[in-house]
Parts: sequence; C-alpha cells; structure tokens
Amino acid sequence: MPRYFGQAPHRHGSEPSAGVLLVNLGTPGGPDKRSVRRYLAQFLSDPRIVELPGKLWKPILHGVILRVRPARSAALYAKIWTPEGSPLQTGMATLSTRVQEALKVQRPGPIQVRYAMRYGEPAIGKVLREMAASGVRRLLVLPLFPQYSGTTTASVFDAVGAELSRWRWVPELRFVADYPTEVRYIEALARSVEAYWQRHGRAQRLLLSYHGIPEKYFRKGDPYFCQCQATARRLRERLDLSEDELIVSFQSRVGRQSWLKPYTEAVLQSLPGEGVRHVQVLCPGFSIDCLETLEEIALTNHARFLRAGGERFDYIPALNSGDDHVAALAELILRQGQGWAEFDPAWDAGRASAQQIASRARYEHVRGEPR
Ligand SMILES: C=CC1=C(C)c2cc3[nH]c(cc4nc(cc5[nH]c(cc1n2)c(C)c5CCC(=O)O)C(CCC(=O)O)=C4C)c(C)c3C=C
Ligand SMILES: [Fe+2]
Ligand SMILES: [Fe+2]
Repeated sequence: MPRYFGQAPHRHGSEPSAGVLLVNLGTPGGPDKRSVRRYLAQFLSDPRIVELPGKLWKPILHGVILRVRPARSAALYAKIWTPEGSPLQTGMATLSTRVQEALKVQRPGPIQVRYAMRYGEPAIGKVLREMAASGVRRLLVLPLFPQYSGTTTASVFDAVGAELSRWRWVPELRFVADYPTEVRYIEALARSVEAYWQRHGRAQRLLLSYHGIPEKYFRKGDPYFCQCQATARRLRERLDLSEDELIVSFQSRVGRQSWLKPYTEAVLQSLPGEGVRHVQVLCPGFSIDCLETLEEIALTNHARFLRAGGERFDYIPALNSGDDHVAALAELILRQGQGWAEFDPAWDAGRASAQQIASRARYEHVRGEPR
C-alpha cells in the first residue's frame, strides 16, 4: 500500500482534546455466508492469528477453510443475532457510551470515547481518522482483552501502527497492554458471580473458560496462559474458593494443532463422571458477550454437559456494560492517562496546568499557519 502522509488530521479552529479508543476483536456485518466469509478472510489472513508462511497458508485458507467455515459460522451467528445486530457490536456501542458518561462525571476535561474493531466495522483506521479530525491530539488505546496475547492485543497494536504510519502528524499515544489482575476488574467479576449466587444458588464448580491459543505460541513466549491463571487465582482468592472448586479451561479451538489445555469441552464432558452435576461457567477474558460465549458456551457446551449426565449448567454473563465494568474501565483509563491534562484530577477549566498551556501554545502556532 502506498504511503500517504495525509495532511490535516486536525481542523483549524477546533480545540485539541484527548481520546480513548476501546477496541474489540470484530464481528461480521451480518449473519450470512458472504459477510462471514469477508470477515473470516480478513481475520485469518492476520499473521498474528495464523503464523504460517503465506505460501503454505493461503491455499489452505482460500481452498479449504473459506469454502467450508463461512456457512457453518453464519448458521451459528444467526442463532445469536439480534434485531439491532451482532451482540458484540451493540455491546461495544453501549459500553463506550457508558464509559464516556462515567468519565464526564469524574472529569470535566474533554475526553472522547470511541470504539473500533480489529476486523470488520467500525475499522480502527477509520475511527482514528475521525477522532483526529475532531481534534484529538492525545490518544489512549485500550484493547478490551484483559489478558495479553500476541494474537489479540499485539494485533490491535499493529493496526493502530499501520494507520498512524501514514499520518503526517501523529498524536501523543498510550497503549494499554493488559489488566489481568486490576483490582476493580477482579472485583467486577467477583461481584457478578456473587450476584448470580444470590439469585440462583451455588454450583459444585465454577469453571473459568478462556478463549484458547495454539500451544506453540505459549511455548514461544506468549504470556496469555500465565495471565489467564493470574486472573483465576485472584478471583479464586477473592471468592474464597478452594483449588478444587474453581477450574480453568480453554475453548474455541480452531484447526488440528494442539491448543492450550484443558479444553473446555473435555472438562464439561468429564465432570458428570466425577459426580459434578451442577456447574457454573464464567468467561473472564470476554469483556462483551459474543458468539464464543452466547453460542459456544451457553448453547453448545450447555447441551454437551447435559448429554454427559450433568443436571444443571449456568452461564454467568460477561461484564458487558454493567456498572462495575464501566467503573473498572474508567478507573483504568484515568490512571493510564495520568500526566495528561485532560485526565488529571487537578485539571479545571478555569485554571489550566502548565502542561496544558504549553500544548495550547503549540496549537496556536499551528492555527497561525497558512492552509
Ligand atoms: C484461528 C485462530 C484463532 C485464534 C488464535 C484466536 C484467538 C482469540 N480470539 C479471541 C476472541 C474472539 N474470537 C472471536 C471469533 C473468532 N475467533 C477465531 C479464531 C481464533 N481466535 C475465529 C475463526 C472466529 C470467528 C467465529 C468463528 O468462525 O468461529 C470473537 C468474536 C465473536 C463474535 O461474536 O463475533 C472474539 C471476541 C481471543 C480473546 C483470543 C486469544 C486470546
Ligand atoms: Fe477467536
Ligand atoms: Fe510554522
């Protein structure tokens, strides 16, 4: 792609401000074969997701996978699609609006909160250009993956970098890598479990099911597995559960190579044989409910557990746009933005900090430029 050092990601006359970009993985435009095919083609061509040489992978992807999987996945998406669209997309829209509101209450400064998807729409590049055009000069990128993985977090970083590499005037930039043991995130998870227990009682086991990655990526240094365990341990301690009562497993395996173990489906298959008739499942790695939770866990694995002799299976929803999640993210954002005037508790409209005066002075200089 030709480099384009585009001019005017700013507008003369608009005030500079700060922006927060929440990013999730992505979702197809519709639950039909064509949309899912387009989405999967983009997704599965990302070298962060599939680490095979293009020469080897391209024929498999186009010759086999994109002929079979789109129809299958589309049928699954159709089961969870709502009149408003994909749950992941509507969930991100609601969450970003609510985080924006929370920041307004805590901060009078101009902080714009937007969301984007790594694959599909709204695309990261497009949203970044819109933010710049409306005056955003300081950018905090927060991928909504609490546990870092090269396949997800780093891929978001690549997409942000690819977009900014074509800008003439890049913003000040901060990138949140992960938050697996962030106190308010753990607290939000714990409270959602406790609220569930209060309404429905406790199961014999709490199963934490995370999205898997190929085992090879873990052996090559991806910290994802360890961060999943770190979240699990903090949550187990906070809920005062024994090591037997809380189980960690990995779901959503694609392809034939070995992924992180134990596999969620294998665990659910074997629990009834060990006398566990009632299980509750939580997916702490999914910020928003999506295909992998609403279909794979709440429908497919639910049925699998009952077939294996289980009696009761409860899926505890993701944090979504609940108050505790919004508060946890708002706190994370304010802390990560420290030192930036818009995020600084000492900031007030009438008494700009030295830092802000400096940035305004730079801006005035630009405003005086001929167009
Ligand atoms: C093929 C390899 C894949 C890796 C590695 C992977 C890692 C990974 N994914 C998530 C979170 C999500 N995945 C979602 C969908 C999805 N994931 C894969 C494959 C890999 N993911 C595929 C092929 C799909 C598409 C659906 C399908 O055909 O099965 C989603 C979106 C779901 C939605 O509602 O749209 C999320 C979210 C994580 C956290 C992760 C590694 C840590
Ligand atoms: Fe995935
Ligand atoms: Fe000048």
